[in-house]
Amino acid sequence: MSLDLTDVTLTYPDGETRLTALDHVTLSVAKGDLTAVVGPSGSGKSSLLAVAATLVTPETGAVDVDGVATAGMSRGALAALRRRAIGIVFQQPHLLPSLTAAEQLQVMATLDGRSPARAAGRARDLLDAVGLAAQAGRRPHQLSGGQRQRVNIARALMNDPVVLLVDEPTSALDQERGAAVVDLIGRLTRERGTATVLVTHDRDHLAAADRTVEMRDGRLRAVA
Ligand SMILES: Nc1ncnc2c1ncn2[C@@H]1O[C@H](COP(=O)(O)OP(=O)(O)OP(=O)(O)O)[C@@H](O)[C@H]1O
Repeated sequence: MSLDLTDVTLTYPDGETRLTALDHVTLSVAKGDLTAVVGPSGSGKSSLLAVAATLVTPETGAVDVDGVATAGMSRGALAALRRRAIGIVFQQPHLLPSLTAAEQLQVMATLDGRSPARAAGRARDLLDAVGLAAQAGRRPHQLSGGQRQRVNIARALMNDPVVLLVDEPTSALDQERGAAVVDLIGRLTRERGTATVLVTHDRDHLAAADRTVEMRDGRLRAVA
């Protein structure tokens, strides 16, 4: 599939012993599918995303992205794979204060060596897809929290990733805006064919997901 974690284990040092953050976790996500990950604080959800993003290397197990086995890859090769194949939406948008919404997106593609004209076209298309065509020229302080999160999502799609990883996108939003953001992620997942993993505390937003899994003490289980 587009994202495959197989029997992944990750531990952190914890005094004299080690704390198991991911305990033999297996998860596969297909193109166009939205998998929601729920679970209590400290259960390992962020660790799961960090491993899926290839930002952290697990001690055992395999992480395959877009059919590419990441084990043993150099840091440079991993960074190139991340740029090409993985979009990450962090909890806080981290937009650059001096750039307009369109420029926040264009910077991504320009960093990747694409032509500015193509980048501008793609940024317009994506801002339109997240309902912000009319706000393309606004800077972050001229946008609402929900709009900033939409820019964040559009930016993560700029390089047309195969895998989209989303960490608690609704934590800074009220219920209604949070639900709209999760619905948007569901729609973009289907329209753009990404394999999407969405970490959320909020079980009210799970209707947009194709499947929900739960983390407990580093173990993953399906939710009926
Ligand atoms: N860098 C680290 N060093 C040591 N322990 C860590 C580190 N990062 C996370 N942990 C521990 O690993 C476990 C899993 O943490 P993780 O952040 O993945 O949980 P989480 O489910 O995302 O939590 P939350 O919902 O609160 O963000 C926790 O017990 C946490 O304290």
